[in-house]
Amino acid sequence: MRIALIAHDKKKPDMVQFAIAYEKILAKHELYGTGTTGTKVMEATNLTVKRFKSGPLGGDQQIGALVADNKFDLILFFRDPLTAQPHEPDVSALIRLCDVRQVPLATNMGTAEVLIKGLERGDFAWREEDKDGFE
Ligand SMILES: O=C(CO)COP(=O)(O)O
Repeated sequence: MRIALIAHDKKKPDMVQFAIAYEKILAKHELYGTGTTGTKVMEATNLTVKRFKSGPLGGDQQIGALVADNKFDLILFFRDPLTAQPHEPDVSALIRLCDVRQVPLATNMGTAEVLIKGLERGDFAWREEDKDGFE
């Protein structure tokens, strides 16, 4: 499955902890991320994360464009609800596109834990039939 990892600055420690805790599961999948989040996850684990631009520089939009083409199976986006983001429109657009394409999306660690356990259990098998490949 193709998974995107994204975290706002104050949630990056949560994302790193999550990646460490679920490294064995995540390692079985194709990982992508926004620039800084992807770098921090790679520094803390043995995972390989293909990185897009940093969120404020367009990374959310790059991932959103691929969601629009139904290329992602799961988006783990640890948002900071208490800090204004200069690129808030990009954040909202990405979340909206997940809803347009019915792509599973976690915006906090609690939901991410449920989804990653479901992923491991095989609950995402329907995505294999539904998604489109990267060209
Ligand atoms: O800003 C972000 C998501 O909106 C995350 O971007 P970085 O991972 O580059 O910090």
